[in-house]
Amino acid sequence: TQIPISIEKDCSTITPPYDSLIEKLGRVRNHLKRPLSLAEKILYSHVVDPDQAFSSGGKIRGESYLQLRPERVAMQDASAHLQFMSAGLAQSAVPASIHCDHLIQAVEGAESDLKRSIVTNQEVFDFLQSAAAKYGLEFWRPGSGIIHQIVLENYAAPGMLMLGTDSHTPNAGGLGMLAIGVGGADAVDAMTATPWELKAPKVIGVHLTGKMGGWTTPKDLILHLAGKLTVRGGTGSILEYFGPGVASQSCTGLATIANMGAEVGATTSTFPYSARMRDYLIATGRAPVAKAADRAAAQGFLSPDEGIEYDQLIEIDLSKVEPTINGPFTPDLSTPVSKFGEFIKSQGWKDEFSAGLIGSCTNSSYEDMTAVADLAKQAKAAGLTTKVPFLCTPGSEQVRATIERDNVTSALEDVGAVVLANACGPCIGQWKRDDKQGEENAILTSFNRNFKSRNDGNKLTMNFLASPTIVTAMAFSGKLSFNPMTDSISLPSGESFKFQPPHGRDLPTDGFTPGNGEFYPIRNPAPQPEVNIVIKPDSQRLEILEPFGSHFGPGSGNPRGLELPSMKVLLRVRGKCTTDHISAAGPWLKYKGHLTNISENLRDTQAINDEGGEMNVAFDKDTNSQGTIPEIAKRFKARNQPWAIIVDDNYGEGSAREHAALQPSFSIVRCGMIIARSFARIHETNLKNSVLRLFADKADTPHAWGDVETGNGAEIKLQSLSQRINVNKSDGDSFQLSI
Ligand SMILES: O=C(O)C[C@@H]([C@@H](O)C(=O)O)[N+](=O)[O-]
Ligand code: SF4
Repeated sequence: TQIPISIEKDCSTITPPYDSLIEKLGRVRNHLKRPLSLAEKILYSHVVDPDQAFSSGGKIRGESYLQLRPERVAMQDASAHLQFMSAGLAQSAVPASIHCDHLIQAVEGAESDLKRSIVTNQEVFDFLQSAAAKYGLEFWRPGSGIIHQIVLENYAAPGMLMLGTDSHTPNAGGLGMLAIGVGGADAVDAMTATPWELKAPKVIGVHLTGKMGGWTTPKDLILHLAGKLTVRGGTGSILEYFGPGVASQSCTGLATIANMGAEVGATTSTFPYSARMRDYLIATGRAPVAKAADRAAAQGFLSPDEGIEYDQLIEIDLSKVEPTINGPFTPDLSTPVSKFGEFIKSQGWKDEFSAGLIGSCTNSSYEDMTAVADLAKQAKAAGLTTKVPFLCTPGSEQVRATIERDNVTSALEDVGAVVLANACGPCIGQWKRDDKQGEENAILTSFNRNFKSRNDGNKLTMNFLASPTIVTAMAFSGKLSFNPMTDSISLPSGESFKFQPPHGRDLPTDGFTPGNGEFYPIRNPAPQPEVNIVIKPDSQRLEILEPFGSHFGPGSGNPRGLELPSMKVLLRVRGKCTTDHISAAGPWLKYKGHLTNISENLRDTQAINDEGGEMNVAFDKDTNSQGTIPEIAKRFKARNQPWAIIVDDNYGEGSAREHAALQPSFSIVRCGMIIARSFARIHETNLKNSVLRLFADKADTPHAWGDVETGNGAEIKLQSLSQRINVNKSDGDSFQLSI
């Protein structure tokens, strides 16, 4: 039954408590007598005790640790439930939702893919559904959509602070809020009303002027910004966009920009409340939230103060931003489309690509799909179909049903598109792709991440990130050098065809429709303690988390807890080491709820040993042998030998996947150490929650890399946690690292 979604939603649990937030902000201002950015207003008004937090005044940003009360939590698949269960509480302290979106494998199309994936993951989905019922959480079934599209459509609200167990939680920033990605343990802080600790982020101001024109989309803005800031440029900061260029952007366009703030390491991204946000709230059945936000905005709560001092200011004239393509293998290698052909040629790569994919949480909105359909209709009228496989993923059932009703889906299928289930799918390696395995090839996607092997398990597949409209236009040419803004495609008739710039609609003329009722959420308004959460004792998919052994405290043989054992360096990792390098997703994701089994994916780790440059190789000096990293780690564990690894900058870049942090703890004995030049924020927090981690400060960095043999087998003796690390080189020399 097609019911216009404009029927009002129950907004009681999704309207932020603006009055109390504004009152708290007043108390903050009593201490911080200076203009506040929007991000600071939202964050600081969610501090547990502003008087305690800000009475000492000071800089706050980049220095103070804030104790916060997030209003809501969203969880994807099995990511925080196992920890929440061990908290032993009857229900979550804040409204929370569970989303089944990462385990639906793309094979041939939505219907059969969904049916098959429900069967293969039934045990996990049943577990999640029972956990939702028991603890009173909202449950979004497989096929209902990608967590971040659903959060934007149903839960996000201007001025809210929420957590999500996924690195792209910041997508909800498109509605002028702070949505922060965390691991499961941090989400459980919010669900157990434990103050959630965050180091007060710095605030990077991004001043948008001018207007986007032609082929340029919000995706191009963030691809361009990623090229400027690099994958580390936003670490420890919030990106706060402001200026005349914001108002003209649609809400889902702003969400795309906020989404990929994760790719520059930003804690999150946000925008001042705008008329387009209000329109989106009303179109998605949340007029009461819009009304309340209007009132809060009138009190200055949803925009920055005048005279703000940002920690860094970036000026972007939107009229000068070109359509951009980023990749391969890193989301910050940015090339304007107009120069992409040259770039491909300069690398000696073939001027072709093997698939075009539209979707992921970054670009799967109604607006994205209608803009893509506009190009499809142009091409169809010229008798063209796509030259390469063209896979399209709607972000939610609401998007799917609305684009189907509005003949967008048929326009895509008319030119050869395969519409996939409303889920993450190929973005996270849930893509059964038999052709091209082992072959060097390129794909073009509208996704946000392009780490090696991520989409199809093939290390030789180069994923280039672009806007959905650039991906679509190029899919009709099949060439990487094709520039739809200048080039034509020759037709069989001998004529040539040139695309006109695409136009999409962010809000459907006839309103959104919620689609198939079987994908509506199970609300679970109250916990049902009698519900039994089933985890079979011999389950291969789910495993209760047990506490790790520790080298500290009672029973550890180290009562004072200060002395640390000497450790052996397992390896020194060379260069980029993302969460995908550490804990591969794809086929391994099905073991997300089972730490023992998922830890086997260390077999596939892509970490490069800096001595010798080989992938997944570690050395055991005691037996003068080498093996894979997990093999040697297990051998150290069997010998009761604590180990350390030495890694580079931005260690743990990418996802909130906390098994990437749990797994090393799982294969270490008593304690382990990761010495990094720097960590990605979420991963650092996940490590803190599971394994000891220290890192050398920049001054010592040269000692830890390059001129000192700190890799395989070096002996590390910690004087104590507060002093310096003494590293004995295998040639007898030693040096120290400060902590
Ligand atoms: O792998 C996971 O569990 C979550 C991860 C995933 O959504 C991803 O995009 O890599 N993420 O980004 O946090
Ligand atoms: S980035 Fe991909 S895998 Fe991660 S939440 Fe978004 S769609 Fe899912």
